[in-house]
Amino acid sequence: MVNAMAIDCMHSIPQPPKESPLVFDASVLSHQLNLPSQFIWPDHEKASVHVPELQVPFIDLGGFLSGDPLAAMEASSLVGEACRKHGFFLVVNHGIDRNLITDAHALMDDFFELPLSQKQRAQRKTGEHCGYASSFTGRFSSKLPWKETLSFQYSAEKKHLPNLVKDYLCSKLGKEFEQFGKVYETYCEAMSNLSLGIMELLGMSLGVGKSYFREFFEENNSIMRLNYYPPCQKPDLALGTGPHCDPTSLTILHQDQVGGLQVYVDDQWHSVTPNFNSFVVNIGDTFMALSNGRYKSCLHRAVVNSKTTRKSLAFFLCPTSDKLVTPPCELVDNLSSRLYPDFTWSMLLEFTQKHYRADIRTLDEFSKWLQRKDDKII
Ligand SMILES: C=C1C[C@]23C[C@@]1(O)CC[C@H]2[C@]1(C)CCC[C@@](C)(C(=O)O)[C@H]1[C@@H]3C(=O)O
Ligand SMILES: O=C(O)CCC(=O)C(=O)O
Ligand SMILES: [Fe+2]
Repeated sequence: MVNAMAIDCMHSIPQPPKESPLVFDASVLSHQLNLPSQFIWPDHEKASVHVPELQVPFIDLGGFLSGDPLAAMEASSLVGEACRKHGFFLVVNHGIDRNLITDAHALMDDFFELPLSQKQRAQRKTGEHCGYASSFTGRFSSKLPWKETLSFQYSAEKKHLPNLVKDYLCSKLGKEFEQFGKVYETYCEAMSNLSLGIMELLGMSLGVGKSYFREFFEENNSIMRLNYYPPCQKPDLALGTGPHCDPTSLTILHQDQVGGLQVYVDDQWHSVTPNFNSFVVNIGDTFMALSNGRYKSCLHRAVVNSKTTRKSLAFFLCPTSDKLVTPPCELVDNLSSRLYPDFTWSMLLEFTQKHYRADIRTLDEFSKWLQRKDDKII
């Protein structure tokens, strides 16, 4: 009886209002002068806008794609040089239809300009890597990225579902997104084919032959991500995408004309100037492991600005989930023994979605995590 009264009294005491959950609604936040503290990055990671430009080669794929062996040799040697140095390069004459790129950008605007509640029909669930995310408010509690993303899977497996992208987007967003889905299905297929061409150049430059990595990734299970960075009134305090190395194998990025991608080379940040005709390509951690550390997966980030929304389209090439990531024997000898353990992409993906937020140390932390798991089993 006494207890019941006590409980009753407690209920009659007015409780302070529960803190409302943080929501990243760009239509509100992009005008706000005071950023919620969760978006403020620590001093040593804060953005600097005035940085030198990255000296990165424009690699002309025209000759290689039309079957000229000399042009292929030339392109592969440039690719090799960039990958030994920092892992970033630009490709031009890549054969991707410019109307497809324009459509992909235009449709991004249509999607991200929808009211938040409509975009949330595709809300990404905890532990999953696909769907819509407005920042990562429910996922992380600090150093939140100033961005919205829409991610989905693309499959080039033999048994693949030819309409995976379209069906996924329509199932989440409704039948009226059929055209939207078709465009991104076509875009992903084009990116997958371009990646396989680049894999030939990587194989040639590493001395394992042009087919080795092409065949390795022929059946890929990749990720497409649309990055939308709204204006931010305090761009020096926030970051669009925090400093990280891509855990994936190869990234093909198309950025709009605004600029914001920065790469950390020779102990400083460098910008990568936008160019409509080129794609930015970079090696990810999985390829660094496949090449036994010969090719670099390099630290990069995206900064934001106070005036203009920025967009980028990132295609992340990934192996099929259970394919063993192990370097070819040509890249393992007495002088350079194995740098990373064998793993599968599904393990590394799980690590980044459930155990570790991808950053500069992902591959090393993942290797240690695998080791600890193995130790437990023994
Ligand atoms: C497998 C992945 C994890 C992230 C997306 C990606 O497909 C490749 C890059 C990763 C990411 C962009 C690296 C920076 C941190 C991150 C959380 C982000 O800001 O988006 C990363 C992605 C993720 O959703 O875990
Ligand atoms: O938007 C950009 O320029 C870079 C984004 C990025 O690094 C990523 O999505 O992994
Ligand atoms: Fe990245």
